[in-house]
Amino acid sequence: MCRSPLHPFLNKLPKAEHHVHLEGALSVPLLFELASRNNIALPKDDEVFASQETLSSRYKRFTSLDDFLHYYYIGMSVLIHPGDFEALAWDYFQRASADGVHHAEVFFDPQAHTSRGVPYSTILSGFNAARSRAQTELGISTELICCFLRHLPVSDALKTFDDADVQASFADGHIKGIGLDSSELEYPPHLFVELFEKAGRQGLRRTAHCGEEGPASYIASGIELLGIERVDHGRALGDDQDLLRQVAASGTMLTLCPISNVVLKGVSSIKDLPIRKFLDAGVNFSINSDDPVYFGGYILDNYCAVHEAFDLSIAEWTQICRAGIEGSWCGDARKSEMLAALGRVVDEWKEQSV
Ligand SMILES: Nc1ncnc2[nH]cnc12
Ligand SMILES: [Zn+2]
Repeated sequence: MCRSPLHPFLNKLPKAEHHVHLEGALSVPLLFELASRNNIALPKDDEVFASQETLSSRYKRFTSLDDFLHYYYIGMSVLIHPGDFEALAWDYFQRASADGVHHAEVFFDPQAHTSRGVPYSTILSGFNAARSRAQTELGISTELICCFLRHLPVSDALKTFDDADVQASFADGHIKGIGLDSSELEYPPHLFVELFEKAGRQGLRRTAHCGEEGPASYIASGIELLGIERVDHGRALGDDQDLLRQVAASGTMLTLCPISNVVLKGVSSIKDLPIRKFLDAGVNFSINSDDPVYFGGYILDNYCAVHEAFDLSIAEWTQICRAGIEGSWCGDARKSEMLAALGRVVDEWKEQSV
């Protein structure tokens, strides 16, 4: 919670979250509970896993994206059964709802599970059970985005994409689109052209992590070569004025994750993010949590951190929320509902502030 008088307004804003890795919402207590229940041995030679306290305190000292990913992949190794994936996603949906999320488009990393022998159908049935509950019990609409790991061979991504169960989940509409994540710098977008072309031909929406640790040129090649409609992170766009103007003109949305960028040492403080530049140039962006448990902040924490750093106006927050709703991959009817909710929140805030 921030100290700003705007905090209740930020809380009530009807949010759309577009950049959250469900595996990054695995709480430390659930991680230890599942490790014990599923008989998964956490690394004995790493004293970080000695207790929930030592693991939690390690999360506050990440030195880079790869340092974080090391713990992220070990953490998710406790997920085995459909109920494990359901519990993970349900934890996130409840927390997101409390933060004012109306619509969530969530990432997951199938290769990190199938490579351990967990069937794709197990992952999907767990997540879909939580999504149904989120819709009926919390009124949150959700979409799944299937992410491919860039540190693995491209052939592995293509094989996963072509798997019969994965194809079936595309065909039956359970998966809205594909994404690209994991270590960025050594694995530029052009390596994944074939994968993204296949996805495009099948009518899947496309996004990719670009410009998180990589340069602005990765954002340009993500857009030009992979045909992405959104840019996950896109922080480095602030370094290239021409590209920034192009992105603003095209309306391509960035899914910014401010706290993540600070925790993973991409910037030293939120104030160093080019958010003012993006607003002034008319670049569309949403504000998101990325891996909320690992980085110590859900979506509202990210809104608050941005507000504390940039002291945005009501009009600017309204514009950020509107861009997030309009850039969502849900249907027009759902977007209209959220835009109406946004209008009500803004009107109520203005009335009670006069
Ligand atoms: N911030 C991040 N960047 C790249 N890959 C990720 N996977 C989970 N979180 C990630
Ligand atoms: Zn991410």
